[in-house]
Amino acid sequence: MSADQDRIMTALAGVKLPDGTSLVERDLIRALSVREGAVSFVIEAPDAATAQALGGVEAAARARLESLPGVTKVSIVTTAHGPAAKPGPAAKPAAPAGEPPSLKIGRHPTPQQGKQGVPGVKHIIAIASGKGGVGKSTVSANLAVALARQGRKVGLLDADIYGPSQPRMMGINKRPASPDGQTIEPLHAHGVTLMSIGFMIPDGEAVVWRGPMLMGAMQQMLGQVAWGELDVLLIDMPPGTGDVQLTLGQKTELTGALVVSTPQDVALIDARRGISMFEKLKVPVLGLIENMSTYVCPNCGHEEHIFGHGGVAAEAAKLDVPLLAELPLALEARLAGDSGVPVAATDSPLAEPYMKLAERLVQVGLA
Ligand SMILES: Nc1ncnc2c1ncn2[C@@H]1O[C@H](COP(=O)(O)OP(=O)(O)OP(=O)(O)O)[C@@H](O)[C@H]1O
Repeated sequence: MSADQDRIMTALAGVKLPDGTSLVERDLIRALSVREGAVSFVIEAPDAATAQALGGVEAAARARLESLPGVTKVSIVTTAHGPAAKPGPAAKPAAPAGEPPSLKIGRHPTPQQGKQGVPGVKHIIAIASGKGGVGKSTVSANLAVALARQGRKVGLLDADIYGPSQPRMMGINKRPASPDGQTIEPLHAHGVTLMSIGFMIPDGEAVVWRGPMLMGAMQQMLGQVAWGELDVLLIDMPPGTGDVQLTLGQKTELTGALVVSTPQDVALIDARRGISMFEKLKVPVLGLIENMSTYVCPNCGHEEHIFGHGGVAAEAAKLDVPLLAELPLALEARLAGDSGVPVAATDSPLAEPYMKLAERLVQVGLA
């Protein structure tokens, strides 16, 4: 959302409905556009009766916006997306004040001033990659488990909207409960408090949200989930430098980002883009993690650098950030991920580099 749109939403949040809530609180504003002083948007009411009852609110919203400096024109259309209510006294009134927020993930964002943290959460670390498929989700799951094994209170938010893989990797996939109808209870697996967009959308269904909807979904995943007291919340980001990254970087108090890359040039080029985005968003890059560093043949012990060698270390030196881990390519790691028990939760030697990475983060006070 642009600064102009933020300003309009803040003003609209001050226009009260008869029940004391606002159009913003009730998430009724759609298609907000601000262009050279001309503001237009749709008030989307749940049904025709509510739309009718909002006539006065539309006029109040118009007056409020027209009084803002720089606003030259205001166009508002009020529509109803539900069926028309039956006439007479049975017509549905506006929902009462204090209506619980929607538990359906994916809504328009509410206005927010500056970056916000998550209450009770000491550190929020984004795990990012430029390129897809380099092992960001694998690293997130294993690092979360390794930190939990060291006694830290760890949360893992799977924000990979386009391909949530934590339900499979952490071996749990059910719809989270909401006993109070307001907050969403996260799930728990391998000692980690877990929330994934994958828990909220039917299997195989694509998420086709645009910027503002993604922003709303991220707000909900951070603010509406009962994360509780956490030493660290890891966020498994989608690959690349899209809306989710921008939203989180601009709206969330991130402690920093860990960037995962393979040693391959194409992955590194994309990783550099990701790093540059975090720099622009003033999110510290805490370090790089090289995944699929080397492959050791389980039969003969021969070591092969399938994706090249030394690229991530060189990049880290160039950027003056630490190379925090070099993780081998191993069939066991892939099988563990697919089976829902991350290798860091096992006694395999492959858990060791994750335990070391976790220790390092704890030592420097990041987790
Ligand atoms: N070190 C490794 N050794 C073996 N397989 C690995 C390793 N790291 C990741 N994989 C496998 O590679 C595949 C992609 O990994 P993962 O899903 O973690 O990547 P990603 O960067 O999160 O991908 P996406 O872009 O889809 O979010 C998975 O099947 C995973 O099990």
